[in-house]
Amino acid sequence: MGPHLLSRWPAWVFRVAPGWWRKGHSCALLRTWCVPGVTTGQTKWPHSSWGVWGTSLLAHRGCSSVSSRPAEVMLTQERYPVQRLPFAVVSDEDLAAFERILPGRVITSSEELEAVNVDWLRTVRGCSRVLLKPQTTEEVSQILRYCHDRKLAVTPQGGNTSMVGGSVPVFDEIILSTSLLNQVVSFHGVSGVLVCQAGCILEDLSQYVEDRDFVMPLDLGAKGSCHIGGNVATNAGGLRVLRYGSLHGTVLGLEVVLADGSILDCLSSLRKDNTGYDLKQLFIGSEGTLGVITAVSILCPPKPKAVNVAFLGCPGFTEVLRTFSSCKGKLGEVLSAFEFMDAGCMRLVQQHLHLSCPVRESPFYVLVETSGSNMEHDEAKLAAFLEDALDSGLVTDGTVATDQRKMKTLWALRERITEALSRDGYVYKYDISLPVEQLYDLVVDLRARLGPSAKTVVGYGHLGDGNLHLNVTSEAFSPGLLGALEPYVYEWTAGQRGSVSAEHGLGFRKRDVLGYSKPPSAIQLMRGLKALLDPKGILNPYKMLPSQA
Ligand SMILES: O=C(O)CC[C@@H](O)C(=O)O
Ligand SMILES: [Zn+2]
Repeated sequence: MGPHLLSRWPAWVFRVAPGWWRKGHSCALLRTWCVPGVTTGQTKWPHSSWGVWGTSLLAHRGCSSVSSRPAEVMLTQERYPVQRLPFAVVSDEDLAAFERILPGRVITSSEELEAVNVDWLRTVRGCSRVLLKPQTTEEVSQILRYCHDRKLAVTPQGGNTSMVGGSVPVFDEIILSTSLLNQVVSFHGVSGVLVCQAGCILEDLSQYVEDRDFVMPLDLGAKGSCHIGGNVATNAGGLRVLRYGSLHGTVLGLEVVLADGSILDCLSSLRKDNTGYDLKQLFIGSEGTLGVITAVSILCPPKPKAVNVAFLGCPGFTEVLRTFSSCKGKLGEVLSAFEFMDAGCMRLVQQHLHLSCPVRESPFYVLVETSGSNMEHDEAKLAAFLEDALDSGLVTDGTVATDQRKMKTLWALRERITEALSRDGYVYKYDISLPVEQLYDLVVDLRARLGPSAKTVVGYGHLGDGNLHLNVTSEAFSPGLLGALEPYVYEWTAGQRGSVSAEHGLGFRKRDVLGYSKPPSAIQLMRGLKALLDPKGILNPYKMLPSQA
């Protein structure tokens, strides 16, 4: 963007011009940014200081080994109609056997168990009495072989950042943590192939490959806590799908321990391999129900040399869509993210996180990121796009950053919406894929349907991927509000041939809605695969597949 453009636009339009910070003209401009309360910290889920809500003190039916404390999250078996399947119960002999396999890494203390029995959203709670922390694939194999023989149920757990209660036990399943499987195995500086154990934290991997001039092909708000194995097991989407595609494309190989303890070594680093069925694909998105992922081989793209982030205000959703079309046309290959949020989201991050809105108040906001290899070239493209967007009224206000810290500040407005929602009350979350033209209709429709019974109804998400995050809050969990939301939201989505889970998976809380997006024949085939790979059903039971009547 040249000075001619800056002088053409009113002062409030672009408070920050690309390159200005780099060129050292930042002082006065910076002051418009560094208002009190703006934070640049990364979101790390789970956040220990988040509140506790929707709770009541209940007896621990059949869960006497976990201590009861005030304001506990309601036990899953109390809140939901779910029956324990006939698995064995962990005995003292079992604990002794685990101790022989994992000396000093068999955890039974109630304090540690409390944290791993509850999901980070604090909506589901199991009552496992043991947490196992293997360090090697061989140890995972020995544990599963033992559990398989004894018919003991196992819940694999990574960073425990699931949005759908997928990573905590429903009853007393053994928790198998990947937290000590945290080593990088290899990285190839030419191909960009990273091989690592499943428990590596995404943010640590990002740092590791960035130090070598590459980036991870995925990025999500939970990066500070989530494990790569959990990302792959849930086929996590996030902020870079638009640019690098899903994990089905970027994961090159997996090592998986099957339910009976056998090790499946598909840890290939090849880009092309058409020898037989591509078995690794089965485990990507299988939510720990078919095997435990112990290592991942993933293709990392080169680190972009030039990154710009624009945060723009749009007067309506039609303009958001037209801005997206214009972006694709004008930014082409450098467009790396197109995220949107509504005014309700902005209010939430302002109110609960004290973040500042960097542009004039608008009904919608979009975050556009470009990632390329030539700053001058990218800035010219971005300037042409922005000029056109302003001239045609698609965008009414905006700000652009190229400096790392300022870009993070802009990204925080979008990435920290989840955190702000969690501070607003009990959250009803829907993660939906829809034709992009219809993406916001459901939000409008629900606001009218729910009226004052909901505290907040907001829509945001990965517009570039056709992925809406519809979130509703109330002061406390309300069965009445839930009844107004479900199955309405799912029926509405199915009516558009959308998906009831775009990127968060089904876990425990959404497993019974699979039928809204998949036909009975597909669900039957899924059950067949589960029976083939895990005939005793010990791996992450009560998750993903619908309960059988
Ligand atoms: O909290 C949500 O609903 C979405 C979380 C995450 O997928 C995001 O894109 O921020
Ligand atoms: Zn998302």
